[in-house]
Amino acid sequence: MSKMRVYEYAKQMNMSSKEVLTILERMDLKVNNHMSVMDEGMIQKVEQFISKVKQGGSTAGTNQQEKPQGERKTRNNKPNQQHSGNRNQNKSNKPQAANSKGPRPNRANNNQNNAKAKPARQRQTEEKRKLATDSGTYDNPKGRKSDHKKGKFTKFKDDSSKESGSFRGGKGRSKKKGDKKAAPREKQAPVLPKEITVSGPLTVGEFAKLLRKEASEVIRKLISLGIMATINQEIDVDTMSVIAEEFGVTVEYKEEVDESNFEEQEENDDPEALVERPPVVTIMGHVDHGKTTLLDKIRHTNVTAGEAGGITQHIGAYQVEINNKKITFLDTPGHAAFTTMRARGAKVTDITILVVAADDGVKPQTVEAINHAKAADVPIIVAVNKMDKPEANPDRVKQQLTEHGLVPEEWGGETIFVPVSAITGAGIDELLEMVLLVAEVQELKANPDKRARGVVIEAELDKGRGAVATVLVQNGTLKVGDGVVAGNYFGKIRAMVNDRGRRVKVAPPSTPVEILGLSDVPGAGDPFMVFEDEKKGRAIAERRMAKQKEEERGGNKRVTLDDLFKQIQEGEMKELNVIIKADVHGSAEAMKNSLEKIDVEGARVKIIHTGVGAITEYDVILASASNAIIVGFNVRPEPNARAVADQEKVDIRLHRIIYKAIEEIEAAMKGLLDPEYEEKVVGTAEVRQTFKVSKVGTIAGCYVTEGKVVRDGHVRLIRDGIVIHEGKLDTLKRFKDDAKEVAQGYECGITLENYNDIKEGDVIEVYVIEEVERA
Ligand SMILES: Nc1nc2c(ncn2[C@@H]2O[C@H](COP(=O)(O)OP(=O)(O)OP(=O)(O)O)[C@@H](O)[C@H]2O)c(=O)[nH]1
Repeated sequence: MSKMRVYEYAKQMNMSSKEVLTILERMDLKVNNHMSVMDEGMIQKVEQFISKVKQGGSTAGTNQQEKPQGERKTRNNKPNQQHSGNRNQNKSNKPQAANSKGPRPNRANNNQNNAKAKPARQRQTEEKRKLATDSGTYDNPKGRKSDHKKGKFTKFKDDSSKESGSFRGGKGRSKKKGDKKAAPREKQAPVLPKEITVSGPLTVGEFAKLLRKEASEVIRKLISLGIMATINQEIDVDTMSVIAEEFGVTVEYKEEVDESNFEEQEENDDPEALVERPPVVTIMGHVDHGKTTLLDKIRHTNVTAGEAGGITQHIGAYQVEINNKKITFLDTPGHAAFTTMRARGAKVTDITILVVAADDGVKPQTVEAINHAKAADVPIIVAVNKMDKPEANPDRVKQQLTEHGLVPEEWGGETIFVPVSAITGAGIDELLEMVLLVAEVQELKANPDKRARGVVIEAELDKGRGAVATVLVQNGTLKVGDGVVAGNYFGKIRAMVNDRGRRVKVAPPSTPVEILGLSDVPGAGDPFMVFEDEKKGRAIAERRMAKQKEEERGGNKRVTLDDLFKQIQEGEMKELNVIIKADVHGSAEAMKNSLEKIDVEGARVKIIHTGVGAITEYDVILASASNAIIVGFNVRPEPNARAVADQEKVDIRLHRIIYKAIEEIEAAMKGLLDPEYEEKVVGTAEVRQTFKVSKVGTIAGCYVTEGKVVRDGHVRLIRDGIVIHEGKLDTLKRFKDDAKEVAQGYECGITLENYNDIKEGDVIEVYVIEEVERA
């Protein structure tokens, strides 16, 4: 035998080219592909290798990554093996043999050979149904209808009904008990499963066990296909399919549902399983307009019948009853809590009560609250409070709110206004009735007959009781003894306490309860979900923790101007949400009007909030919750806001000229943004004293509060959050000496270039311009 091409040799040996290539590679004989030439020496070596293998020796230490699939298919005459690449096809394009086997649930017939012809949605439904079938929640092959109580099509399966391992035996495993008795050794009386279900790579040993074959036999089969694997090496689903086929067994691939991001996975409840649930209400409004007083009044006058006067304790939320219907109130007034939760992805509130004091009218925080509720798409009921006061002027409130899009019904609008007094209690019953009315329209429903999921309202570490979390059950029923993942922690519920301080055993939908038993303190707004299988619950909690760390390290999914164009192009962005903060109302409006006019194909600007004054933490949280950017015009972020923006990765753009701001956003939307330079704030100093010196001008005696002040830096002079001057630093001195830089905690003297109007209490922000590296 002289030289030969790989494919010719393979043909001659009745092998696939891939197999030959694998062997060559294994022997360190480098060739490129099936067209490569093998010389005599190579052929000999391969020959020797094959004969050695045939004698039964396993070549240990081999690499598991071999996947000689294409050729194997031909060799096995099964062209329709489909695998992990496409689940839909995989499920439907089963080898004929599988379809002709014994009785199977309906779905097998439904799916057969027609996956491609079906619309995606129908396929998805079938997939879901199949998942449920496999996990035993939908185990009635004929009369599907009768099974709805169990949550037939739910993606989340009842954990108690199945194993938690990485692979499941599927139907094939149902015979396991009987098999055990017979203790089959394949050489004696092999009772093979007809079908096995896998959800990913398995070791040869595990796979052999599933097949009820000796590992050695599987290894031998692998070798005959050119795959050198030891018992502990993993083989992929493709390979398993081929090997199983050799034994006449079908491998079904079922993707294991990763429930570690359970809050994003929707549950589809059978409509018949849904029952009405109480609405969850948040109270928002301007400072001192009476939110807390109103919450307290509602709580004390509308406690559940028979429990009046009972111990009440603050757990972050409570329920009241009116007309035999319950309403759940979140007991943390203000939009900070509301939006913090939303920023974490939690949709908790069904209805917002906007409290406006009738004697004070609409104030900045009233407007903020409206925008927060609108951004979250939550209906607003206006409680015009303090009606007992002689100076109360509800019409003015209506007038003002109309300007913000909340038009009272009597004026032809859709917003319900209820005059109340949180002090006397007047109007509160009517307010609650209106809440019920709005709730009725919303048709709020949940399924109480399944494992619970919901949101953490607040949580803390209690010295005596450990981690204590108040949770709001949003769906299902939470029970004492349940295993729960809350945020990134797992725990078994030791006890539950309701808003009256009573111990309870169960908490149905919309109920707030305090739970004990978590391993650590989750965050407000974190999701929770019951996992019966403790091992699984712990694993999920760990995965979530790892994921969070990962995200903290580098992830930034928020919109930034820098990647805006990319997102628009990829179709991820249709609207750019913008929050505008400006020094005066006029410029905020001007900016708003101009930004809204930006017309770029495929995307538009949506202003979700405008305000006057420094950029606050609230603005940043709203931006974070609404995936918005903040544009500041002649204003600066408060120190807290800057920190939160860094943490939440919110893009803040600061400008002093309106058209520049507009240009920047327009450019970003068109993908033309090319900021080669970026300013970097290096420090801030507070002006403690000023000295006027003739010829020199005003010297500011400063204290460096953050970072450092550098001699060649640019500066912004900020008074009450508003930039009043921008320019360069002129001199920087420590005592009498010129200094290059002065660090945090030290005092220094500063003069600004061509600027003397410096006052005590001003803040000097120092920044440098740096070149930005673009990826
Ligand atoms: N006359 C009168 N006073 C009220 C009414 N509601 C609240 N107040 C008073 O208004 C003041 C502020 O009420 P709070 O309930 O603390 O207001 P808040 O909106 O919760 O305020 P913050 O928690 O600071 O945001 C208190 O002195 C209350 O007694 C009302 O209906 N009538």
